[in-house]
Amino acid sequence: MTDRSMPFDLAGKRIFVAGHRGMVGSAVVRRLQTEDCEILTAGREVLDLRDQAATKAFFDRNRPEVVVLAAAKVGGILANDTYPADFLYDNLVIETNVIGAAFQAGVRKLLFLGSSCIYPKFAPQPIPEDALLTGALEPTNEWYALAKIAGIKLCDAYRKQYGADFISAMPSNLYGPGDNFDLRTSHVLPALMRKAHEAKLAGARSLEVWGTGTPRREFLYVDDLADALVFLLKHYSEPGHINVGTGEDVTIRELAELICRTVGFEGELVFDSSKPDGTPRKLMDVGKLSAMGWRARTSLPEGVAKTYQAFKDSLR
Ligand SMILES: NC(=O)C1=CN([C@@H]2O[C@H](COP(=O)(O)OP(=O)(O)OC[C@H]3O[C@@H](n4cnc5c(N)ncnc54)[C@H](OP(=O)(O)O)[C@@H]3O)[C@@H](O)[C@H]2O)C=CC1
Ligand SMILES: C[C@H]1O[C@H](OP(=O)(O)OP(=O)(O)OC[C@H]2O[C@@H](n3cnc4c(=O)[nH]c(N)nc43)[C@H](O)[C@@H]2O)[C@@H](O)[C@@H](O)C1=O
Repeated sequence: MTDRSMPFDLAGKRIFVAGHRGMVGSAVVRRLQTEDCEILTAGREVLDLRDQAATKAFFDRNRPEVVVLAAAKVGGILANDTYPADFLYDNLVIETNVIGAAFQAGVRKLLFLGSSCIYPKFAPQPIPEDALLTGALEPTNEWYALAKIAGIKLCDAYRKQYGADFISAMPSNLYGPGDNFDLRTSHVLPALMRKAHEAKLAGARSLEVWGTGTPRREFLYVDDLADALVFLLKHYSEPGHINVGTGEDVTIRELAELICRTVGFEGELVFDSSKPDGTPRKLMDVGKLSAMGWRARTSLPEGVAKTYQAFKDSLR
């Protein structure tokens, strides 16, 4: 029987990082490589996590002791709005398959990743954890948000019914090396970085920014997230999710200006208000995590500079 008042010891544990080639999963693998543990991975070509029987067989065969669930159908505002069925179905199925198989295989600790979009569109700011399910969701991503809420509740249900040590972390908007730079499916930060880079190379005079530029977003550098997730694996063992962010946000216009300065693009910003703004603001209250002793270390300018370097390296 695990004593939950003591930190959970990762030493010697076999840890399955689901989604290890994604932006978050690869950062978690980098961070876990500094711990004395065994990392287990399986690419989608060998294990499609939407396949329940294959997922169960993988757990039975490999017997991980810890799971970080960083596999999901992920995308920016337009992708979420365009493919609602995929975002709802894939995420529900991946979560139920992985969390259910982990329980059946006796996994000792599982960390599920949600997102700040689980909160109501007009939640109080900064958003405390208990704002969940207190109001209507943002329509552009309600499908993905509903799946993420189901994942949190499934972890809580296994804890309540069976005492499983399954926890959930809610990150703010993330960015960093390994991000998706496809303009149709990406989030705002990599999209604007790529647009600014290409506009600079082309000598363009302007750069298109979707929406009005007034929405506010909180951006967390992915290696800081990975550090927080390892901290939570060791120290968090409670029902209910926990917010992970920086506690600071910027407008999309401010983000675009920062990216243009970093890239060296000096043209003007043109706002396309036919594109959706989405949630007006989603700054999370990170008081619970701060009180436990964790905080983000990478400032937004520093993280954007590192991400731009990684983006340029990926083009070589
Ligand atoms: N990016 C962000 O801003 C935020 C992300 N999050 C959460 O963090 C987690 C990771 O996101 P992120 O790293 O950005 O996303 P990515 O798209 O970069 O990575 C997702 C990973 O999941 C894998 N995957 C997806 N579907 C399947 C499947 N059916 N079977 C097996 N593997 C699959 C992908 O594999 P493949 O490479 O083969 O496609 C990929 O490795 C998600 O839970 C997301 O909701 C939360 C808040 C913000
Ligand atoms: C992480 C989070 O990510 C998503 O929510 P989002 O924060 O609204 O997503 P986003 O990063 O795509 O946009 C943020 C803001 O930026 C504006 N914007 C400007 N110009 C571009 C642009 O070129 N591309 C994009 N994608 N957005 C742009 C855009 O119009 C919006 O106002 C959800 O999928 C949700 O499910 C989720 O979890």
